[in-house]
Amino acid sequence: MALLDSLRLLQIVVLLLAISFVYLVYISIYRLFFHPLANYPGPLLAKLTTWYSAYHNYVNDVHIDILRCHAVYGDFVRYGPDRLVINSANGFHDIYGHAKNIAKSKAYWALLGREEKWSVLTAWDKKVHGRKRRVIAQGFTEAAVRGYEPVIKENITILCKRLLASDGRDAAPEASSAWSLPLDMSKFANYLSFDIMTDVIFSVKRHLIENPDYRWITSCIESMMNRIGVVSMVPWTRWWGLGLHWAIKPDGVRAYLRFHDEAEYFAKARMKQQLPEGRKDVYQNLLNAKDAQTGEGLPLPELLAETGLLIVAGSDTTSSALAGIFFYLSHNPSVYAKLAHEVRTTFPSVSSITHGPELRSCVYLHAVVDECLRMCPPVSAAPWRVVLEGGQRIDGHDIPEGTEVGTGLYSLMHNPAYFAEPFKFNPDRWIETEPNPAANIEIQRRAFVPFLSGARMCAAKNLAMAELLITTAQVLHTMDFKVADGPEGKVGQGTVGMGVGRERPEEFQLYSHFVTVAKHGPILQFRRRDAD
Ligand code: HEM
Repeated sequence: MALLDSLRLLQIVVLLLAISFVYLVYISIYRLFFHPLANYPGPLLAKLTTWYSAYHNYVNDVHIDILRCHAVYGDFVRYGPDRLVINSANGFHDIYGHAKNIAKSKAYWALLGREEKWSVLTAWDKKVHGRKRRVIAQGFTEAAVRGYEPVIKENITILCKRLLASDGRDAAPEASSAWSLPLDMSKFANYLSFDIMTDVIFSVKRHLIENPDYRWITSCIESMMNRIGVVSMVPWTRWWGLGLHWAIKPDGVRAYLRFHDEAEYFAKARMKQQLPEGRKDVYQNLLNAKDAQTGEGLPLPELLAETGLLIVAGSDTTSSALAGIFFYLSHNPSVYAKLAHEVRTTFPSVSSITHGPELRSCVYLHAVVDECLRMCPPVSAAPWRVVLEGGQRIDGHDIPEGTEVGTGLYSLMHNPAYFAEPFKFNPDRWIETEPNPAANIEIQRRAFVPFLSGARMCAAKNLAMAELLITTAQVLHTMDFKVADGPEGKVGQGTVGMGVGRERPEEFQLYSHFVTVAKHGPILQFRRRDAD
């Protein structure tokens, strides 16, 4: 009897294996030869399975792989069975521009929190998005950002003191002329962005710059986002209620749960808090928002969805751009000298560095920041969209409904069709001169899209730019910096043997999944400016 049962079990297993095999053969033949995207070139594995791009998110090199694929296959690359990446400025604007027959793809489902509510970033329904965006945008207008300036500058001052520390921990005495101990600027850029974010958005101080106790949150976010990057490429693992996605990257799942407890703490603490007279933050707009139908405040699950988004979007992005600024300035002495001269002659003191005509007049500062955003975009892979019923024409191609489409931002901003010598750090490319006429800059601007464009572009561009411009100016006004001596000075740059696309010593290395992170370097030393 037992033998009969085992035989029957064996037959069932063999039958199931045979069915799976036939299905795999069928689906592979269909995807390779009969699929509507069958004629688009791309890596064989990408044509067959979504796990191809999931893998590149897992190893954090999806931005490099997209660039490599365009070099091999051209501007239109099949990057998944139903996915196309498109590397042209026209293609970009056809995908992300206003009034296109295109919506956010299911990749964003990976970002849904425990409460499974849409945030302004994940909402695919255009009306829901519009409602959320109108609320959140109030916290990021130019006037609102000007109001946050004292808080931003206070945090930068704390950073400057910490950077000058000569014993690796405490601030150096005022008149010290010694170079500080070497510090990893990927980490300190991350702490600064996080401290500014909690202060400006939630009116909460976390003091990551000074106090190591809470720094775990940065690695927690990184682990969570790495997992989200993988899950976003295989969104079907969330379907059928089986929860297959929970099996992907268990450390990322633990980080996700811990992060959500923390986000809930932030939201609840802020809800209880009364701001002092005259103080404003981003979150108050969410707390004051009323539901269009019920006239009531936003329910807690919706607030939590926005809270989680703002913590990640507000810290992880600016920090990689800042680390990039420190890398490129410390590795390009002539740019450093020219920028230091501009900042130090424009502003008589650190306190005079504010948003206004002087900051706007710093043409070279703007060029340096733009060039860093081009070289190391904080969102460097492709923000995925899906073509809706009826299809969409993209850069001359009729793309059928249901196709996921995107442009790799790192790839577009390194496309030699728009940027001469794309891997060269050259802020002058943004400044009009006889050999670099306005028409040339116009061509570059169409392909310069670190904040995206259209209805879903970054809601907080004003805040992010203020952080980048003021931090760069304030640090350069206060101190000098240089790369650390010896092998530490090479941390952050590319090296032969580091992996495909990571060989250029002059390029700052990025690690990308859903957002981009700067993991290591540059390692720098600082000293007060008045020291000789
Ligand atoms: C240099 C820094 C930053 C860059 C380059 C950047 C870039 C981007 C990009 C490319 C998107 C579109 C993402 C997508 O569709 O998948 C985006 C969306 C968004 N960003 Fe930023 N971001 C930066 C800083 C910030 C900061 C500091 C915040 C504020 C907390 C923020 C808040 C948001 C929000 C709320 C959205 C969603 C907008 C929507 O879908 O309507 N970002 N950002």
